[in-house]
Amino acid sequence: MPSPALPPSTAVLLCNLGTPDAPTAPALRRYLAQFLGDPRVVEIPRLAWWPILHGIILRTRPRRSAAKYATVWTPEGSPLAVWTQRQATLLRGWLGEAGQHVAVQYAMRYGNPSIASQIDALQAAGVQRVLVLPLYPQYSSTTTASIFDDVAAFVRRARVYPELRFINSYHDHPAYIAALAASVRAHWAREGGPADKLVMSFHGIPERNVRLGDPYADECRTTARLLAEALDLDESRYAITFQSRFGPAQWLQPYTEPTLVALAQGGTKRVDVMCPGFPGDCLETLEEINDEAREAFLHAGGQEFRYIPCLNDSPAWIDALRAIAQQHLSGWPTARPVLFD
Ligand SMILES: C=CC1=C(C)c2cc3[nH]c(cc4nc(cc5[nH]c(cc1n2)c(C)c5CCC(=O)O)C(CCC(=O)O)=C4C)c(C)c3C=C
Ligand SMILES: [Fe+2]
Ligand SMILES: [Fe+2]
Repeated sequence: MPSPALPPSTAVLLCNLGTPDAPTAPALRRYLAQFLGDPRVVEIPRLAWWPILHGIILRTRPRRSAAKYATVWTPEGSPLAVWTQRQATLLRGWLGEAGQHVAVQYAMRYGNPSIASQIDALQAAGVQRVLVLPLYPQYSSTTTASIFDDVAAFVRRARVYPELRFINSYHDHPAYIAALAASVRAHWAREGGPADKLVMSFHGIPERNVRLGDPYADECRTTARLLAEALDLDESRYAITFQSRFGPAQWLQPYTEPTLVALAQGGTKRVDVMCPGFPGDCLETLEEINDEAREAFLHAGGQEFRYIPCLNDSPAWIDALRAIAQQHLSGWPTARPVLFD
């Protein structure tokens, strides 16, 4: 029999991007300095980038970004933090029900709680193995690899580090696709059927990263195609777009907002819009898509902009996280109860 007195020896660590501690300019400055100072995110030589980042961007962007965050902030905090916490809490319950004595925690690549502080805390609680599960279904060096860097930095500093496993990508995992399909179908049921077009908007990355071999764009397109197949949508009924361009360089195209404007101008009246690459709603979905892009579409002559919320705490998504985690836990001497059964 599993003994509740024994602490779990294995943990799943959900890792997300992170978010500022408050919707204020000083908090945004700290967050953006860490985020945009990461060489995985901005691949410009430090000597050239530092004066631009510290001399220009961090003097102007924090105030503007803080105002945007203020529009989506909740009494519990930033939506990204709220959904990440909730996903960790629910996954803890589901893995428990599956009879696995596995701890679940979450950590943020930028801001708090940091990856190092959470691995430290897990080790202090007796955890010896950690499965790192990035909350990015599609692999990119800008996000997934940066989490790996941070875990590796912890290992470099540690005298004793836990056994580690790392999930790179689950962009085509059937349970993830099923969770997305269920959320679209539920939306259609609420709205009385599909709109003229389903727009799937993914976060962009610089076009150059893709040229240099980042598989992110292909993985986004595969997710979209599998989702369209699951929903029985032919190619004329959906569009794949990329949002959140940062800086003057070319990013992945087509861009989300110009596509929505072109659709409206071309006579498309009603769109369903979703962000399948974001497991939880955040600034980029709530403000950039459901606020700014909505306004642009309606202003250009569109009639209905129907936003489909991210997976958030939907049961199908928590079950997908459980399935993905369990696959990667298998064959590991995961939990003491397994040994004592
Ligand atoms: C798939 C997920 C993401 C990828 C890939 C990604 C790449 C990427 N992002 C920036 C710059 C910014 N992103 C910002 C916010 C933000 N980005 C993601 C996800 C991905 N980013 C999320 C979930 C969020 C929202 C965070 C939240 O707190 O809700 C921001 C900060 C906001 C702002 O000031 O506008 C920046 C800046 C780059 C440069 C990049 C790849 C090179
Ligand atoms: Fe981003
Ligand atoms: Fe944005």
